[in-house]
Amino acid sequence: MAVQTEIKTYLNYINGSWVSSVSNQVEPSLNPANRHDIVGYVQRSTLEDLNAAVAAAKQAQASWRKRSGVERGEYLYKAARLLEQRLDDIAETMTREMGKTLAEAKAETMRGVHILRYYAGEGARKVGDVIPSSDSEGLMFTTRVPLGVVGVISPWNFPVAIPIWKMAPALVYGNTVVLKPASETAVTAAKVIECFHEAGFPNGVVNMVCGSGSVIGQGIANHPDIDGVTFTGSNAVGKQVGRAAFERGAKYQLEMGGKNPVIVAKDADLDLAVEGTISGGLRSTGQKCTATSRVFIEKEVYEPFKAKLLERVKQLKIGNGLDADTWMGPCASESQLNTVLSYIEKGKAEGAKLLYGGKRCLDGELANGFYVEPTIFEEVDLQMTIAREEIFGPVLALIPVDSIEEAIRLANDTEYGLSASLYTKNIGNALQFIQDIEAGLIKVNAETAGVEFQAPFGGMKQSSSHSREQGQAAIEFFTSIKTVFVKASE
Ligand SMILES: NC(=O)C1=CN([C@@H]2O[C@H](COP(=O)(O)OP(=O)(O)OC[C@H]3O[C@@H](n4cnc5c(N)ncnc54)[C@H](O)[C@@H]3O)[C@@H](O)[C@H]2O)C=CC1
Ligand SMILES: O=C(O)CCC(=O)C(=O)O
Repeated sequence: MAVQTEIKTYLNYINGSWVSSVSNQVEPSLNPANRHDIVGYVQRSTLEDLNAAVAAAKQAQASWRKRSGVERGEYLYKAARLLEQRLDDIAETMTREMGKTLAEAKAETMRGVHILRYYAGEGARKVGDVIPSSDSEGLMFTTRVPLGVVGVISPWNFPVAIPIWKMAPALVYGNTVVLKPASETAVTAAKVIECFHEAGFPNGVVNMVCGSGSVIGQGIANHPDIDGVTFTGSNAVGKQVGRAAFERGAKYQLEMGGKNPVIVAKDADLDLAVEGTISGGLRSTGQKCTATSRVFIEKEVYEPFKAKLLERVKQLKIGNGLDADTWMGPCASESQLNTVLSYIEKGKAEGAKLLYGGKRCLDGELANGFYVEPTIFEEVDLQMTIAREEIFGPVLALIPVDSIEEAIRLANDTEYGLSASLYTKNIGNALQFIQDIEAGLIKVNAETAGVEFQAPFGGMKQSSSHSREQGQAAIEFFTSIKTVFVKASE
């Protein structure tokens, strides 16, 4: 075990200053590749800290909203430049803190840079429409105003991209922000907020308070001075957040789980389908809300698809995400590892056939981390737990089907509706899939995971609050429309 000489403590960011929690308590953020490696200490905050952040955000809002969108955008451009300059350090921190490979962490950090630049540009774009009034002497138009103070509750699986895709539009449209990042990745979040600090945002416009979900997260949902809450995470918590916000009349936006299907048609390019299934299902150790979980394969190609998939999965190198040859890192935390292992046990107990993997990895150095083998089941009944609940781990269920119609019907037999893919060369299959699949993100001949910042993202059914994030869609959540009618007086 390496001896750590200096472990930094990361502070909350309130009203333009880095401050300790009034609790004087911190908690360690651990490296999931090696539980003995503490990435940093983060604040275990109280409601008093949250109140201070919300008060600062509320005060700052009055002047922030009065600035032009172009001016607000300039701050985002500065934050983007700083994030890009620090990309290597922030990506390495993300890998150490959350486990995804360094290549994925770098790509995600760069995605954060692009999101900041995209929303910086939004500051100069139109916010309303002129609508013909029935009164020929009247001028009728829409304009938009910010919500006020926005609370951002973010998860650990995209520690840079998700906070940024929520904060950047919030800020450019004139809101001020209080971020509560997941404790598991709060060091990475602090480094992102350092970029906002150095970009010179006025005091109180951006704030970060670290702490437990039940205190700070729930505190954001309940806070009377927080006008909008945007959340990504589990369904159970999301619904709790939504209920609390609804009760007090605040606006809320929830992005939650998925049980995302891939359908492989008998005419599919099987190599492409295998690559897409592996990448969509197992990259980031399956810890994406868009990850592939169920694979429906037309019977004619079931065996060749399965053989190719197994051959390819055997080649995947599991290890520390900082090692250049690692393809799949650990689960992000011990509790996530235990959740994944318990789903695998349920799968076996309920009668699914384990084709590959299924165990915790305990060889050599891996024993110090939270590693699990990529896992493939077949003979999966759609009523089994592993076919119904979000696992958030590298676990795939293979299900043979007689036709594309049957595949779509079974794929839709879930409470979720986030993303879905079809592999086919037949345009008729593709059109039917686009028409009938119940998902907010639909791909043909591409994997279920991976969203683009300039396009709307969100789910149907229980996967979201039916709102959309990112792209131009973000303006719908982060602003309110005012319809204005003006007429000259005699
Ligand atoms: N949709 C997605 O992208 C994500 C889905 N998940 C799902 O959630 C499962 C559990 O992961 P967790 O980290 O426990 O997710 P979670 O839903 O508990 O955490 C997400 C965020 O909510 C906060 N939070 C927790 N309890 C809260 C509460 N009572 N009120 C307000 N905020 C609260 C957390 O601190 C974190 O910042 C995963 O296995 C996965 O299925 C987790 C992370 C991301
Ligand atoms: O697939 C992606 O790029 C984003 C997934 C996502 O938003 C999530 O897992 O929370």
